[in-house]
Amino acid sequence: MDAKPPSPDAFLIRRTMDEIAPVADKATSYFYALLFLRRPDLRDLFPVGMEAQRDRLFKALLTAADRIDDPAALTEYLAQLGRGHRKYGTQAHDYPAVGEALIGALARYGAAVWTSQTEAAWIRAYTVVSQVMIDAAAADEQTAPPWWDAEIVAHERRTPDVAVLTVRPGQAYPFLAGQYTSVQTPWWPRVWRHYSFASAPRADGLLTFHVRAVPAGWVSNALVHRAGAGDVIRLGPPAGSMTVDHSSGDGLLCLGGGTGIAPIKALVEDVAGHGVRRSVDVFYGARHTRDLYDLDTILALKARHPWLSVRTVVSDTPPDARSGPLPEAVEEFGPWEAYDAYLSGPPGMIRSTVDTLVRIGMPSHRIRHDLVHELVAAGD
Ligand SMILES: NC(=O)C1=CN([C@@H]2O[C@H](COP(=O)(O)OP(=O)(O)OC[C@H]3O[C@@H](n4cnc5c(N)ncnc54)[C@H](O)[C@@H]3O)[C@@H](O)[C@H]2O)C=CC1
Repeated sequence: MDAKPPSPDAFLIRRTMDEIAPVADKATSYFYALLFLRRPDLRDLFPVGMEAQRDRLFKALLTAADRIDDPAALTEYLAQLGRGHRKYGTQAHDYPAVGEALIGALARYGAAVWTSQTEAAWIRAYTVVSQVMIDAAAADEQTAPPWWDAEIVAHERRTPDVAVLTVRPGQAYPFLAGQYTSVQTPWWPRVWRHYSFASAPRADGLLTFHVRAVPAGWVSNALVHRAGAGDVIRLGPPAGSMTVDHSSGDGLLCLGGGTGIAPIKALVEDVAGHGVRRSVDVFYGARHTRDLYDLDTILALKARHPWLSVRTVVSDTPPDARSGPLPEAVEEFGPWEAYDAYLSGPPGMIRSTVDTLVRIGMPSHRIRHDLVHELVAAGD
């Protein structure tokens, strides 16, 4: 895919994105100003503080633009986005106003490269984007609610800033191990953050999440320090494709950094539940030994399953370190032929591990992880 030259529309779209990248903040503010000027009623769908939302829109656009020449990946991404927008109350008739505001903002901040061809390319792209989202939302409406309310039934503090929450959705909540969802708390209306499921689907329908309270993280601090049994949180639909292909017998190389261990634990449970003996090698990374808050659970799984190996990697690096020993450890224990890699953790860890795995010969289609830009919001 990357080797092919971009289509003319993709070329024009990427050129616009490159042009507005340095002024992305201004362009997105202007986009919302135009949108709310035309449709003041839409303001109520967004949180009071718009900072995180602004960033998300731009990143979602980048992702879509980046995939414009890969219709299958684009459709999957947009369909998920369309389903996910149901929880905000977005209606099909809202999309044209969004498109007009988008084109208005791009034309203004990308003026240096804006031509009638560029505008036509963006109109074509947005027509596809909005139609896929509208169709996916309409199809989803037939089978699923726009959101699920879920009562917290257990709240366990594992470290001063990490909590494990167990919740009971009011209605059945179908999902796959390795996926994540969005969470809204009663204390921050319309502010949604992503968290991975920390268990495979259970017979009792309960779901678990691992949450670290991060500085200035509204939702994460509320979930760790304020929430308790009996509180009701709201969940969006499940999303993400870091799931196990059960038709394959290949091994799983799983890296969980910090609270990134949550979906890894779910994946191990999923493999165990399918009863097929596949090698699963877990590398559990943390900055300090005390941060290995889920080690007992992982070791209990290892005690039950001989095909599971677990290695801990404690880095003792400061929070802003640009690399860490986790990718190095994975390299040391390789090669990883006939393995698929599952990476979960901070964006920097994912990037450096992808680089390492590709360098040591793992084909990139064997490497799975969530979208790095969604993890940034997840950290909040
Ligand atoms: N599905 C997913 O991918 C999930 C991702 N997360 C994300 O994981 C993060 C967890 O945060 P914390 O618990 O505070 O973890 P953390 O920041 O303490 O780091 C955990 C591990 O990652 C390593 N690491 C960090 N930056 C690295 C880099 N640039 N290169 C190599 N290794 C690096 C550290 O050395 C440590 O071993 C959050 O950003 C959260 O959003 C959490 C749950 C699921």
